[in-house]
Amino acid sequence: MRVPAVQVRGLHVRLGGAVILAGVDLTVAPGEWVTVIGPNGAGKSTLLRAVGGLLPAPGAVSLFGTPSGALRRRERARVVATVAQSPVVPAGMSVFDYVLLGRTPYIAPLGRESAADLAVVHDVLDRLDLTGFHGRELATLSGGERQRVFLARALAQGATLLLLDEPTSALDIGHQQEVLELVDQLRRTHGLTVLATMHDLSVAGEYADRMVLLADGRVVAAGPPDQVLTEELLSRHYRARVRVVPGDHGPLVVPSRPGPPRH
Ligand SMILES: Nc1ncnc2c1ncn2[C@@H]1O[C@H](COP(=O)(O)OP(=O)(O)OP(=O)(O)O)[C@@H](O)[C@H]1O
Repeated sequence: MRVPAVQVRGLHVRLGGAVILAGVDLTVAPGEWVTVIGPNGAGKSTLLRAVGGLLPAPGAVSLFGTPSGALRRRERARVVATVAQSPVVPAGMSVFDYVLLGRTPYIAPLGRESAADLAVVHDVLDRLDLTGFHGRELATLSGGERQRVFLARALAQGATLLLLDEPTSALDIGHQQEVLELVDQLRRTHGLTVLATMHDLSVAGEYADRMVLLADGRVVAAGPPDQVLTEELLSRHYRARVRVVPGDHGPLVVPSRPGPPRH
């Protein structure tokens, strides 16, 4: 078997005195798209933060066969790029300069960006439909425009592993598809590996090769979308009434209000 892109073994995380992750195992193969789902507070962001090296996880996480703790900051940044749920936005920074920050791991300390770095930034902005936003201050963008800029910075980083925490939560349905199609296309053309979290279960199932259902800091189900997106599992762990119907690219999860149908 090939060396996994991500290997998590027995990950325990305690924060503020509470157990947040209680022995999580997870493997993501190179080129695979795995999406972690689960109710609010299940521990999805915490898991991604631990995989991305933003939380200490001694001995529990390996990236492409190297223990995460052994990677230096610049080395890690060339391997893994994270799009967090609400990244800190530097005050007064333009869209172009923010996306250019993604090239930091390739620029020598005290050095300047190269023409190739600038070309990468232009290309990514173009692909994400952000060409008209170059000079705009980040703080003046709408939530959806800003979310595309966060993704642009991660793509400019050129890492092989992309960690996406709710990457499309602020996007309209058109931009949601555009962004996810772009990520999937990069996955196929550049061998990108994707580990994501998503609340839109139908969309999650359309793009993921495998899904992991997290509840109360534990993995309660894992497998292809049709094995995880079942009415039984979703009603048990989300306390939601849903119908699961077949779709073209995976099961579609439709909320179903209790009571007789309205005519
Ligand atoms: N620094 C912290 N101190 C204490 N508790 C924390 C800390 N960070 C996160 N938590 C708690 O850990 C739990 C898991 O949080 P996490 O953000 O990983 O959940 P999530 O599954 O991503 O949720 P959501 O779907 O709402 O984004 C939550 O109950 C949260 O309040």
